Amino acid sequence: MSKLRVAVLGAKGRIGSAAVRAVEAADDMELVAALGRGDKLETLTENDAQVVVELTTPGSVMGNLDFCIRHGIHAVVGTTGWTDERLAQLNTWLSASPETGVLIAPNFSIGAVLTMKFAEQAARYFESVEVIELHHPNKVDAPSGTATRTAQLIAEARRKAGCAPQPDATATALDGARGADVDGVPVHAIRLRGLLAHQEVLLGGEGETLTIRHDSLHHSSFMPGILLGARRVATTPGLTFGLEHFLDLN
Ligand SMILES: NC(=O)c1ccc[n+]([C@@H]2O[C@H](COP(=O)([O-])OP(=O)(O)OC[C@H]3O[C@@H](n4cnc5c(N)ncnc54)[C@H](O)[C@@H]3O)[C@@H](O)[C@H]2O)c1
Ligand SMILES: O=C(O)C1=N[C@H](C(=O)O)CCC1
Repeated sequence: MSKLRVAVLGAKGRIGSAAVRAVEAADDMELVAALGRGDKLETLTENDAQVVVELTTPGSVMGNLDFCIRHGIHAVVGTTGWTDERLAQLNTWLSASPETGVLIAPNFSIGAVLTMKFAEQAARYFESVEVIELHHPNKVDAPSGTATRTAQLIAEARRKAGCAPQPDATATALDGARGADVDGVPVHAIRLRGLLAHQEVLLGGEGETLTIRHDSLHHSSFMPGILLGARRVATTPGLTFGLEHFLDLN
């Protein structure tokens, strides 16, 4: 059987360089391009890339996806910075290339995907819920894409269940002291040397708390999800948001 022709964008970055090694080590894949900032995107078409793994920056990702979708190259995207406007733009591009698939995964690690799922399930049973994400200090965005998605899923679950707003009597606060408000869920971002990617979801009810915590200790935690995404995205046209859609998680 012919191997899947995969290219990595952001190939010299922290996660991109790990993805390059993972694709090279996968028996069913061939690494056909490994591009960094300033490299020509035409290299992708010249090398017949079927799937691009996009691990760059929020400032670069849209231009890269525009090129990929216009050329019918499927994309697995780990880069953060997703807004409703960006997703709408992506859907417009995809509607002009209906056979192309794009997977955006706020987090490729199975534990982080499960954290989001468990938090979504638990959200309606507790009065209070806050998210704390903890990352290495070289991370350029805050809050993390994972924390933003987690908070959105929590908020949606609470809205559907008709939950009341969270109790919070704060009358005066230093700017930032209560974190960022993501759909009514406070999200706190820690940046600390020594960390990689971690998240806690704290839920509180009468006389009890529940803490759901996940730790990515190494970039290897993201690789099985990236490879799974690359294998599945070519047969999943349109936009898929979240790796959970490629996992059997019911
Ligand atoms: N979804 C996940 O599971 C997951 C996991 C880790 C990191 N991330 C995200 O991936 C992104 C990259 O993270 P990182 O820690 O590797 O950052 P990084 O800064 O180490 O790497 C980004 C790389 O992209 C390169 N780059 C920038 N613009 C480019 C372009 N137009 N074409 C090609 N390369 C370009 C940069 O030069 C850099 O080498 C961030 O958005 C981060 O949040 C996602
Ligand atoms: O290291 C990063 O940067 C990470 N980014 C993603 C996010 O913002 O959620 C996933 C975790 C690691």
